[in-house]
This record gives sequence, structure tokens and C-alpha cells, in this order.
Amino acid sequence: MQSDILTGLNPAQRQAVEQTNGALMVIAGAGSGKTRVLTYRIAYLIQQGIDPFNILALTFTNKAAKEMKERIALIVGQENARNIWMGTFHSVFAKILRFEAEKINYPSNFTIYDSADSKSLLNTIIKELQLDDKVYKVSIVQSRISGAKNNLISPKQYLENVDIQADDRAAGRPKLGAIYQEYWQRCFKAGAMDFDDLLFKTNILLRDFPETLLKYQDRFRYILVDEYQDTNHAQYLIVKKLAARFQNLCVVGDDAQSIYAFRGANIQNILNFRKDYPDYSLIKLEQNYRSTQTIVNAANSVISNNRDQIKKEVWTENDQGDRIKIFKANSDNEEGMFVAQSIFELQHQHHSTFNDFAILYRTNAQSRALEEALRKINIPYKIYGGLSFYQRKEIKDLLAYFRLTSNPNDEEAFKRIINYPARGIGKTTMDKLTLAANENDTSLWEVANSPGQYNCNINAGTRAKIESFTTMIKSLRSELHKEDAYLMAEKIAKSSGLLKELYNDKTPEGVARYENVQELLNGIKEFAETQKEQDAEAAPKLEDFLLDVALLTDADQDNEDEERVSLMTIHASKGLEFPYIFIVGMEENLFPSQMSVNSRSDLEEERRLFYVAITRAKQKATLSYATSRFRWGNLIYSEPSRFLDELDDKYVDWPVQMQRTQVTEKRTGGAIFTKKINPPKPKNLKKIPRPSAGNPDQRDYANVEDIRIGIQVEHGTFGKGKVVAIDGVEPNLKATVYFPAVGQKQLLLRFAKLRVIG
Ligand SMILES: Nc1ncnc2c1ncn2[C@@H]1O[C@H](COP(=O)(O)OP(=O)(O)OP(=O)(O)O)[C@@H](O)[C@H]1O
Ligand SMILES: [Mg+2]
Repeated sequence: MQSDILTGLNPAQRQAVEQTNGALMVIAGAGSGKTRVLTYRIAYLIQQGIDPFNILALTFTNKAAKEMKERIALIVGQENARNIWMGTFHSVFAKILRFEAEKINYPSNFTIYDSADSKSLLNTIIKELQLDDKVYKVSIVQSRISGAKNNLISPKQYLENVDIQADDRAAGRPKLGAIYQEYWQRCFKAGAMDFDDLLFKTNILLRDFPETLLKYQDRFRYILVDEYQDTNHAQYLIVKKLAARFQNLCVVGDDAQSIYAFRGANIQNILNFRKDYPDYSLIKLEQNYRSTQTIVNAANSVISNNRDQIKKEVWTENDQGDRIKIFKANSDNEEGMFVAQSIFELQHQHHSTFNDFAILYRTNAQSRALEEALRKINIPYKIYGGLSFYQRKEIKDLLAYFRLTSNPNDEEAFKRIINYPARGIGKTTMDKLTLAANENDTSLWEVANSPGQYNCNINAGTRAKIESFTTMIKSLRSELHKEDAYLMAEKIAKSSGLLKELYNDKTPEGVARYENVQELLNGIKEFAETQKEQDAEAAPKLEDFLLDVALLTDADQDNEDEERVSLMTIHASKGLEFPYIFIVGMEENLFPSQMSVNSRSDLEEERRLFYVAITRAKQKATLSYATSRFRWGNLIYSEPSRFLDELDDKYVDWPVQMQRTQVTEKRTGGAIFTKKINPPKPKNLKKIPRPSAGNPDQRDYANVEDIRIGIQVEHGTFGKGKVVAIDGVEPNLKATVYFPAVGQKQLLLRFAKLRVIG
């Protein structure tokens, strides 16, 4: 068995797997097997007799962790794989904090605020402090606070730090520190942590409680970190503290793929490794197993333009592969059509599935034109990021009920549902409650429970409404730890009135919302069942589900059963691979982004991003740019990205003279490019009886017998096209028609309503 593992590795990878003791850093190019090394190393450790409980593996997404676990399970068995501590930094340390929260004065059922909760709270604070929300833009405030937390700067330190204060004054935002402090306290009162807190508080815990640190050092005797180049300071310190005792630490990364500096990732962590572990070993992997030679070489030619790079020669024994195609479009819509058509054609040519395709873009807003084009020709797709299931209003509403039941001090959950479904508790009442909570330094929940005691000046009628709400939550709370997750969720959905409210809304949107809520309940049922499958004695509670949901990342919301094209930002594509990659919007001021072009280090980060994008492709990479596109509501004319020029010409097909068809797209007025196809000569002409006369649907359209291979037809939705094949037997005769606008379609002649035009 053991030798089986090692034969799947080249000598350098093998060394990285076998050298299990001491500090080891693998710095290697994209697709060279870093993640594979981690997977095999864990399996190998277990085969060597290491208890899986003693292994901690930190991945970039939960999905990566899940995949890794599945592979490991194949080698060492389910039981062993299950017991490894594996997940993202946030998910692993959130679980640890659940056990240890009371030490740092948090309840063990603390809520995790997502980015929208944080924004909502920051907005409230900005208003309360009477600051101008155009100067104190919530996104800027949020990222400033996040930056501080990732560098382990508390509000107190923030306010005392002369340089930070000078920076904020210079930027015209002297009150940032005050906002941070208030935000910090409000989260604390609400028993809530945001994402950055999960790392910050873990650091505090490990710093201030030596026996706790010792406990986890002793547990995590072997630590492995994927995508090490994108760890931030807070993550770096956690790893350093935990590994200090045994120093069995293996990190893998690629400095050329460091793309999260804007969120505090610190490339210095790679350079510090040498200082922190002077006896460390460094292994370089240079053979790429993922991509064609063309893709590897093209990616190398781009990244060689960066000055700050650790030298490595990435090469591959894979086939040479096709050149990278560059497509020039007149508009974003035309670019979308090109991508959709190409996917359609490639999928047919190579008999591949839609899962083999990914479209990558620099900004989420670019997905709109792509989605439209894909929808037009019925290509199923899935967007990572954007408005995911868990960000929908009705889902967030029900989750807020769950959260409040679990932690009634959760301020954001309270605000969200106190008057939903409507209970006649209006804004004035909420303002009074909030004011009293702030003045008395307590939570909204406390005040709501005894408005009289806090002199809220709320009339008896409203008080009764508040009381009936708090009574309901308290009664649900009393059952929270008794009921199983699904039953509890269902009970909350019913008693809150939310299910009924949605059920009564018979508009199509209302019906969809009701179904979504049912879907959430199904999800909880499934969650509980999976937990029980893994551990027969587990009695999963609703709070376990809440933790799971709070820690989902974009890439985790994947349903592998469905065949769909993936759409995502390049940032979200890290670590993934697809046979066919489309990188769209290769334009100056979009990619590289406008904000990056004036600073060399920012531009280098954009270039690394481009390197990440190209290296996701296994077989084929296609790049495109539009000479005009709608951005922020305006039509913008743009130049091709400088990164296109940086690709070595040897590996690229520049836009060739493309044939334009006569089909014009109504919305943009732009022409659509198509490939010329030669339909087969007419043959197999089938005689078909006329459809029954008088069928009104057929009146203006061709009789089935008029349809022959090679003729030109027109379809109401797909436009003009040419018949390339006829199959089947009546009454189910089908014509395959090539429509320049949408590619090839197979149509049932009975229903197709084709007009013969030549
Ligand atoms: N020795 C090997 N033999 C066969 N296939 C390999 C070998 N090493 C890696 N691969 C395959 O190459 C592909 C890339 O590997 P992997 O994802 O581990 O690379 P990576 O270095 O983590 O890439 P990235 O930098 O993009 O995260 C995977 O499909 C993997 O299974
Ligand atoms: Mg990887």
C-alpha cells in the first residue's frame, strides 16, 4: 500500500512526502503538485502510525479540504481520514474557539457575523456618530478595520498608534479609530465575531492562555498549510505558535501566485520561514502536470515581467497543445456571445461536459453579459460569489431567527427580524431600544426584555408586542439543545410566522422564496443525516449547522452532480483546474485594474493574478477583450490589456481576420463572429406527410417535408441557420440546424416553426 502512494510522485515530491519531521517549505510553480504533496504526505503520516488527531491541515477552501479528505480516505480508510483536523483557517479555529470562548469572555455559542452583518453594524455606527457616510464609506471603513485586525492591532493600539492616526487624519478620516472601537464593543456585546475576529481571538487565546496553547501544540504535532503565500500576519502567527513545540511544519506555496495582498496577505511569511526555522528544508517542484506546454510557457513568459519573484523554471512533459486564442469583440455582449458559442462548439467537438469549462473575470460585475449569452443558448452555468443561496433575503431571515434563538444578544439578527414578519414594532421603537442599549452598555435583547427598567418610553401596546416576540424566542431557546437540528429548524420556521408569511405570498417571487426556505430546511436535514452517517452517536444540533453555514466560502457551494459551466473571479479560482479556461475582459483599466497601474507592486500583483488565471487551464486557454463595454452605466472604450503583449507571440494566436455574419444582435447593434461551417451535401431526403391542415400553429411555417439538409431556415429565437442533418422517424423527426448566432441546435420539426428562406 505504502509504495503505491509513493509511485504516484516524482522524486522531489516524494522527498517532500517522506521527510516528515522538521520544518519543510515547498515553493513551486502552478500545477506542480503542491496540493498533491500535502494530500499524500498526510496519508503517508497516517501509514507511518501517526494518529490522525495529531494532524492539522489548513486549506484555502472547505471544498479543497473535503476533496483532500476523500482522497486520503481512499488510501488510509474513512475512519482515519475523518479524524484529521482539516479545513480553512477560519473553520478550524472557529471550532476551537467554540470550546474555548469562555476564556476570552465570549459565549460558546457566539455568532459569526458575515460581511453584510459587519457592514450593517458599521453603517449604524457611522450614523450614530453623525459622520458623513460619503467620507466614511462603509467599504473603506470595513477594509481598514479588517487590515488592523489581520495585523493584530486592537482598537486601543489603533488609537494610540501615532502613525496610524496621522494616516487617518491625512486621509480625512480621523474618526476611524473611534468607529473601530465602537464596532469592537458592539460585536462583543452581541456575542458576535466577524471573520477577522476568528483569527484575532485565536491569537489572543494562544497568547494569553499558555496551558491552552500547550494543549493545542500537543494535539497538532504535524501541521500542513496549503497556499502559504496568501496567509496574513494573524494566520502566520497562529501557525508559528502552534508549531513552536514540535516544529513539524510543512507549508506549500507559490510566490508567483500571491494575490491577496489587498486583504493583508503577506509574502514576507515565505521569507520569514527561513528565520523562524533555521534548519528548514526547501524543496522546489518545477514539473507541471496540469497544463500543455503552450500554457506553461505562455504563463512563464508573463510572470518573467515581474521583478520580485523567486526564480524557478516551470516545465512540463505534457503535449504541446493548441496556441492560446485571443478574441477581440466590439462589446461586452459580443464577448459574451463569443464565449458562449465557443463553449458550445468545444463541448460538442470534444464530447466534454460543461463542468470542464470555466470563465474567469477580474470583477464580479462582468458576469452579467456572460450570463445573458449563456442563457440565450441554454448553457447551464453556476456563479461562484455574487448572490449565493445563503445571501438571499428569505434565507438570511430564517438564519437570523436561528441565530437569535442560539444567541439572543446577536444585534444584527435582532434588528433583522424584530419586525419581520410585521409585528407593529416600527423604527421609532427600534431607535428607542437602540438608544437605551447604547446608553446602558447592554444588548438590544436585554432592553427588549424589560423596556420599563431602561426607561424606554414605549407605550403599553408596543410593549406587549415586544414581549410576545421575546417570549417566543425564549420558548424556542428552551428547546434548542433538546431537539435535533432539523426539527428545531422547522419549529422555528413555523413559530416565527415566517413560513406562513411566505406561503401566503402567491406571487412567483413569493413562491420561489417559500421554496428556498423549504430547500434550506432540506439542507439542514441532509446536514444532520450526513453527520450521523459519519458518527452514529452524533446528535447534530441547529447550532452545529449554523457554524457550518457561517464558514462556507464561495467555492464550497458547489453541487457536483450538476453539469454546469463555472463562472468566477480569478481570485476565487485559486488552486482549481479545468480543461478549458476563458479569461475575459483583457483590457487596460479592467485587467490590470485602474487602481493598480500607477504602482509597480500593485501591477505585479495583477500580473500574478493573470498568471493564476492562465495556469488554471489544462488543455486550452482562450482570452478575450472588448473594445467597448458598459461600466458603471456608461459606455467605455478600452484598449487591450498590456498583459496580452507580454505573452510570448510563439504561444498565441492573435485575433485573425474574423468572418462576420449578417446576423446582428439587436441590443448592442454589434455583429457576431462565427466560424464558417460546410454543411454536408443534401442526402437522405425523407418524405413526410403534411401535418393536419388547419393547425394554426403550423400555418405560417414550413411544412415538415420542406425541410431538407443544406437549406437555409429561420427560427423565431435562434435566427437564421442552415440544416445540417435530419434524424429520427416521424412524427419525431429532428433537424440539426447550425445557427451562426447560437451554434448547433437539434429541433423537433413538429414544434420548431421554421421558415424556409433559401
Ligand atoms: N507526480 C504526478 N503524477 C501525475 N499527476 C500529478 C503529479 N503531480 C501532480 N499531478 C497532477 O497535476 C495537477 C496539479 O496538481 P496540484 O493541484 O497538486 O498542483 P498545485 O501545485 O497545487 O497547483 P496550484 O499552484 O494551482 O495550486 C493535478 O491534477 C494533480 O493530480
Ligand atoms: Mg494547489
